[in-house]
Amino acid sequence: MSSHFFGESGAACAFTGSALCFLFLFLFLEPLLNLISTVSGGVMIDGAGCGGSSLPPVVLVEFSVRDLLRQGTITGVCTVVVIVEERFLKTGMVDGKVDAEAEPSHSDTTITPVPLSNSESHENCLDDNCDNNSSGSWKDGDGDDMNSLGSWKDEANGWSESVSEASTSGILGAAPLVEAPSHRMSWADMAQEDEFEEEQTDLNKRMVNTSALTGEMKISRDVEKPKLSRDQREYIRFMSVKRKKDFICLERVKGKIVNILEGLELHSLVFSAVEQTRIVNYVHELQELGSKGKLKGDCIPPHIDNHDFVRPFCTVSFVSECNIVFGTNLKVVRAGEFTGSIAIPLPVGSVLVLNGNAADVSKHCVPSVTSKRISITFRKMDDEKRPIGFVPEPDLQGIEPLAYDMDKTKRLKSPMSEPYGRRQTIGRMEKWMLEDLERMVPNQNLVTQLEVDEGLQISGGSGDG
Ligand SMILES: O=C(O)CCC(=O)C(=O)O
Ligand SMILES: [Fe+2]
Repeated sequence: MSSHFFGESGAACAFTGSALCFLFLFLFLEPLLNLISTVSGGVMIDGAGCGGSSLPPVVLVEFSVRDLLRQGTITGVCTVVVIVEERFLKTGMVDGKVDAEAEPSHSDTTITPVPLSNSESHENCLDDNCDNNSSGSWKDGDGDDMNSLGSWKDEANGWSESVSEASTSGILGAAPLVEAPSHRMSWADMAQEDEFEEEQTDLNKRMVNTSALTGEMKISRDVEKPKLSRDQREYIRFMSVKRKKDFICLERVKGKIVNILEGLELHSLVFSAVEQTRIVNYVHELQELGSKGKLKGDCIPPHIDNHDFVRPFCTVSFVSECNIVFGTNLKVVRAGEFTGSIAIPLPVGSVLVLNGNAADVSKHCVPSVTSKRISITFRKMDDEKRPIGFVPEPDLQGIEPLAYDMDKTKRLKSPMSEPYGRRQTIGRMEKWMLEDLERMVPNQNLVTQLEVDEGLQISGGSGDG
């Protein structure tokens, strides 16, 4: 059985392995940010999806989600708030239990090509071997193969009614130059605070150790490390995200050779370990709350996401790495086993953006996984498809993309070598940040951080794309 949660504003999540699913709204893509509105989410459990059969939806949980994430073009700056409506929890309708206590695998974030069981597989699939599709069958493939996940219309009951507000998050819009004391902290913010505190604790420990060894009070140079503001740390995070946008897998679609992965983006290192832990723990908390039954999710069957949701949408991965398989003609080999044209590993903490052909021409699926995995898919519902009477969440109005400009920040890769020339070309926010960073962060650190961003494309096994 696989599970899918999806919501009015297009948050859906699928838990594979043995886990519960639920949904969030993802607010991260610039084109989406202006469109973001309230999320009412639903949990749908599908019965036998992994066998490739139909997906009878059952709404188990109704919840509202605010800004789960907001990122420029995915920055690692995110805000997560999930509100699960109490009445559902109380009635035990949240039905997600991890019954196999599989240890999460330790994922390796290295991207490597993954062999497909029935076809030659490489991350960028360029030859005709990829063309296992007869002639444009993506629209008329067998019905089972065309499961469309995330359709609110499939829901057994409406779930657009508002829910009580359990939590709100700070709108991160353009990050403020000065942190307002009243700023409400998001999960991501807190996570970053945690990380920073951990860092500080480590530094202090180091200092104490030194003292113990030498027997003298000695102030380590480390502890003089200046404190970066949240904005600065977020900016560094943004710059550290690896992005791969050049996936290629050619298939013949309606007689034409088409790159079915056009529009696909994989953003890795988006979520820090602390953020992942927080989100995953929260999932587990919800599971506990609703652990009345068993929910074994182990795969996502082949589908194209419903067009009631605008493109792009994205899915984030937690706990363990797995492959997502793309192809216009995905085959169900047996329950939970699918084959297609290309398998792309999804590192933990990564965000996969589906757009263009990758979202609309190619199907995708996640074959059964052996380790517990949690994925959360964020979708924004087309305004015109909203249920009548839908009231957008006020908190989600007026959200702005981050001020960071990827094109411009790329120029920051070696800020120490040409700081001033480069600075003139960057935006106001980046400029002050860079100035501060240059002043505060040891050169080595900054260069190291920024150089991470230089390889914007994740290695596909044969080098950076
Ligand atoms: O689990 C994933 O990464 C993909 C999920 C998915 O395709 C969906 O929710 O529509
Ligand atoms: Fe999907």
